[in-house]
Amino acid sequence: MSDTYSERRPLPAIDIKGVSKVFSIGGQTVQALREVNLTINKGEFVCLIGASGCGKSTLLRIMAGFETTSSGSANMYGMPIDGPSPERGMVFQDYGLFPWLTVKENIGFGQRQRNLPKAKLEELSAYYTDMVGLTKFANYYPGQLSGGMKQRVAIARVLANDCEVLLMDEPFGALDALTREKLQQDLLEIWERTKVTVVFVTHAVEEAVMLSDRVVVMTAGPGRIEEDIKLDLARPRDITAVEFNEIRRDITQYLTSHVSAKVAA
Ligand SMILES: Nc1ncnc2c1ncn2[C@@H]1O[C@H](COP(=O)(O)OP(=O)(O)OP(=O)(O)O)[C@@H](O)[C@H]1O
Repeated sequence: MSDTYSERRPLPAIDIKGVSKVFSIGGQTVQALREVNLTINKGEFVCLIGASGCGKSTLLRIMAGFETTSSGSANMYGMPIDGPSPERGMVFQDYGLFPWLTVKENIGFGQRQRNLPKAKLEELSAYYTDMVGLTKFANYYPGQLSGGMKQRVAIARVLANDCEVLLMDEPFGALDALTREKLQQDLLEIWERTKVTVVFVTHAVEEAVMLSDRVVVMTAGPGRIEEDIKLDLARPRDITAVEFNEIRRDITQYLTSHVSAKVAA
């Protein structure tokens, strides 16, 4: 992790202020976000949850610098987010790996582009390959890996590239239940080890309660933040615990009540 950022610690890692986003396609406009305010502190694990189309991905893409805002501001440690940067690494559901590169080459890709000396690059790639438990597969190509292994490579690749804020867009959505649970646990271990800040988009309430410090509930039409719930649950979390299920039920109620309110309106 870069030392520069620790000097900026009092500032929020990500600060979204009054952000609206309007898309225009073929003369039609869609308001994807309206007046969204959200502060994410260094080292926090925050999940964004909400019905399809409520603007979760748009908000994440604004944090990544892939989209601009129509109004309002998006800052990282007080500096405007004005484009993509390795400091904000994005992990997608479909992995986005380079099929012609091996596991360790994929993981070292960003640093190789930045001309890190060869010996350092080898060391760094080996370190992150090991962090995600893929040392034995370092010379495999993505086509020879399972979905869960590919997603580990994707996570290691952004971390190896000096990522400060890990932005994850339904990263485990395409995985079977067992692999998903294992990757959730692995991600939590990596988060605890690296202290990286995580913003994680999901549709799954259980996943949000298992992972996050805060669950931010969004609603559609146009997309906005409806609830920002701090989870006071000890880690490691137990999905069979009463408190876990109370929170899960509350969040499910927030989600369903907003959908029903819209249907009734
Ligand atoms: N590039 C774009 N051009 C036009 N409209 C867009 C674009 N990206 C998103 N939208 C619209 O903005 C709204 C929010 O989309 P977004 O993908 O952010 O929602 P989401 O909550 O992530 O949905 P899902 O859970 O289905 O992925 C939707 O109405 C969508 O059609």
